[in-house]
Amino acid sequence: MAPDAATSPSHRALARRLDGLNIYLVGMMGAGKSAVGRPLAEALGYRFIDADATLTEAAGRPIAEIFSSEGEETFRALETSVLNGIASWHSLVVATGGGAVTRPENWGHMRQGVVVWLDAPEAELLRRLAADPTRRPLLDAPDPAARLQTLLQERRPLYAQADLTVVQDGGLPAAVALQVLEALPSVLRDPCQPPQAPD
Ligand SMILES: Nc1ncnc2c1ncn2[C@@H]1O[C@H](COP(=O)(O)OP(=O)(O)O)[C@@H](O)[C@H]1O
Ligand SMILES: O=C(O)C1=C[C@@H](OP(=O)(O)O)[C@@H](O)[C@H](O)C1
Ligand SMILES: [Mg+2]
Repeated sequence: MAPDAATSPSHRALARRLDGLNIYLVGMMGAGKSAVGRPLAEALGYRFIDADATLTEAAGRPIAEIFSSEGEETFRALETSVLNGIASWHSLVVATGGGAVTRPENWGHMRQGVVVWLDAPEAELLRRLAADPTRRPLLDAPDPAARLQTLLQERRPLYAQADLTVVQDGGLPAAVALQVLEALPSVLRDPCQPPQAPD
């Protein structure tokens, strides 16, 4: 979509600066990647893609079934192939799955765009996940809270490699999308600066 499709003059200016770069939302399950991605895309005149939904459609079965019948490694391979396909498109906001950051080759794809970590306090993640009907097979454990805590410990250093971290402050998804929009210019090249001459 063209930058002109963005919803306000400031978002149009931001979309022009992004110049079609894809935005990848990363973060733990429950961080709101899927929920925030849509209003974010709408504001920028971008398309929204949920990598998990694309994967489910391509595989013809739900994620929980892929995990239970073929295992996590098969799921991760499918996830990488979806991200590989997505990388050839532009002007997308992509909600990744929470574990996409665990494979280095996924970073190869995501680094072609801007990677945004949606961070949220652990207690908030747990509250949201408890209320959400979408099944997360990795949390099908005797103690889901302990499992989430372990995964967070493993993954925080990976999420921290994002270009931008947005710490949520209790707002609804549309407000979090606005937080992302406000923070994005800080990681884009200043349009007034000439390109750096090579050393
Ligand atoms: N900012 C928010 N405030 C309140 N609830 C939220 C917020 N973001 C997401 N949710 C809810 O939390 C649950 C998980 O959100 P989702 O977008 O699916 O997370 P993710 O894709 O990161 O796993 C959903 O039920 C969603 O409606
Ligand atoms: O954290 C993970 O490894 C996963 C997160 C899920 O997506 P969300 O982060 O959108 O819940 C989904 O990809 C799958 O259940 C595995
Ligand atoms: Mg999601």
